[in-house]
Amino acid sequence: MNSLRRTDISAAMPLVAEAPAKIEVRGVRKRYDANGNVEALAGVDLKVRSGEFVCLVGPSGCGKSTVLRMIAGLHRPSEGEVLVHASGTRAVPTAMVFQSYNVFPWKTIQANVRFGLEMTGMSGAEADRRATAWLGKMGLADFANAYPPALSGGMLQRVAIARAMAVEPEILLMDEPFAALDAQHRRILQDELLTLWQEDRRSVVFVTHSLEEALLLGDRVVVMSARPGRIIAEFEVPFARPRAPEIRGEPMFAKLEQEIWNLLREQVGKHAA
Ligand SMILES: Nc1ncnc2c1ncn2[C@@H]1O[C@H](COP(=O)(O)OP(=O)(O)OP(=O)(O)O)[C@@H](O)[C@H]1O
Repeated sequence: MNSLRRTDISAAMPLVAEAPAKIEVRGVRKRYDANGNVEALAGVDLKVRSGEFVCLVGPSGCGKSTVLRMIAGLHRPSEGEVLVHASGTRAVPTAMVFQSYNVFPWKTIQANVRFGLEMTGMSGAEADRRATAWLGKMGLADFANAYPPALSGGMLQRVAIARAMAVEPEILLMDEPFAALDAQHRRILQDELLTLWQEDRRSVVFVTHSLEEALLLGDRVVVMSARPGRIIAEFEVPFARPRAPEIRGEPMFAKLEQEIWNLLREQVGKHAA
């Protein structure tokens, strides 16, 4: 098996030039003026290809969520531009899954998933059909009529994923979606996402603090510096698709995790100092 291919950011672009870009982040800087002039991003360039799963890692506060929110159109760059090349064939170009499950506690599980679909203008019958199908895929069919307080954290995050996937967005944006889960549920959901994603391979940008998660799921791992965030390296993950969760146990997996951690540790140390 190949060893990990690392590129300095100056040489990173050839890696992503082969397929059409779905997302282009160009020279993006972000300053939050409301919070004492925080310089969050100091110039970020990133391309995400169609059908590519990109994981974004970096120290706490380096601006990972900021990048994701700008791709989602929730924040605007202070400088530079973010382009999302939507085909126009889907009602929703991007859907986002957050760390906190963001479900409506007063709606049933079925109604939570249906809600996003109805927002796209879909008929009630079609929205119900789609919601039922996705709840089935996520192993939640028996909980369709339950309310969120009756579900565990792992189940609620499945609901959030079902809601995002059901609208069939071109791009899925995931912001530490499994961070609030215990280790066992986290692992189960990682494996489920791997399987689900490999069925239709939509473009994904996935923010995580877990290098294991990034290597299991990602085609590329993009490493950011301490705040103000920049991209300092990109790693191509060499494991073939479809991947099985068992790759976690391969010696190469541990080697790659260590290699990325060696780079990241310096950045995390800057904050800890
Ligand atoms: N809406 C906001 N207003 C003011 N400052 C903000 C806002 N959002 C983020 N920041 C600041 O911008 C910086 C980057 O935040 P961001 O949440 O993007 O980082 P992150 O890498 O996702 O962090 P973490 O890994 O801890 O979730 C932080 O210093 C944060 O306090």
